[in-house]
Amino acid sequence: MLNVQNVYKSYRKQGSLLGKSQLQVLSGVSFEIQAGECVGLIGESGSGKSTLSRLIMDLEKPDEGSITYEGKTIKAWKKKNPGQLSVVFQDYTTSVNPRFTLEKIIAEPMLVQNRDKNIQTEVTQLLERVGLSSQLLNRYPHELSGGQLQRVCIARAISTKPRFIVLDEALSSLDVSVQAQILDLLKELKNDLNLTYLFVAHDLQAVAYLCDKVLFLYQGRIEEQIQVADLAYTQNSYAKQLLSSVIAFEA
Ligand SMILES: Nc1ncnc2c1ncn2[C@@H]1O[C@H](COP(=O)(O)OP(=O)(O)OP(=O)(O)O)[C@@H](O)[C@H]1O
Repeated sequence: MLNVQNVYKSYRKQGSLLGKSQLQVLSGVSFEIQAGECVGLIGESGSGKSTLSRLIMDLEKPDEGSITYEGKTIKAWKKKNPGQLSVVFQDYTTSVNPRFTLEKIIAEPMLVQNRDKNIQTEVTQLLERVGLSSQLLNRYPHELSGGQLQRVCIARAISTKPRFIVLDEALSSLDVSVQAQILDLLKELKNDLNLTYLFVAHDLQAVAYLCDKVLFLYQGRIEEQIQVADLAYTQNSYAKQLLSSVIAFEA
């Protein structure tokens, strides 16, 4: 479904004279995600994860290389498949309008798609789908817990009936117990709605729980791509280091 081929991205270094000094963030990144697959993208802070997800969402352009969905450029694919690419961000508080009720937050993408039939019924069903009561429809974001608000963001992300969702550190700001609940919700939605996920995360345990495959991004390069089932056999030192820290923590 998604094909990332030899992608390079750099930014101008802050304070550099005339923009001549570049920070190379991504260097020859290539991978594929098949329809229905869940792929985890893991890497330390500054390794380029958010940059890569912005490129995949078409929020920025690569310097070199190509990103295609089903063989089409992102722009052409989105035009042909409106609403089918969605994103859930880490920062659920700033990704919703604080002056909108939940009903309006969830309805907004559907209104953009000109779906005006029974929107209230659809919003109620979406709220229930993510495990929230329809009694919350008229609440405002500040009247919800972090976990509830991230569920609202997930409801909004699935409201346009997407096929591909980028989960950009979607669990990172939540308490561990709430993270587990949201992981279960994401797993359930993936199976029920036949979704494809790119799950950007710091947490190898969460990736191992949700994903089929893991990409290890290290200093802008994919160091290793491995099936979750084969994680224990990885030869890659960065992957081994992450794995041993999880095992040490569990022991
Ligand atoms: N718009 C930008 N302009 C200049 N530098 C940038 C820009 N966006 C990102 N960078 C730099 O690119 C590098 C990679 O950043 P990125 O946010 O992609 O990393 P990340 O792996 O997502 O990190 P984190 O896990 O902390 O969110 C960092 O050094 C960052 O400072």
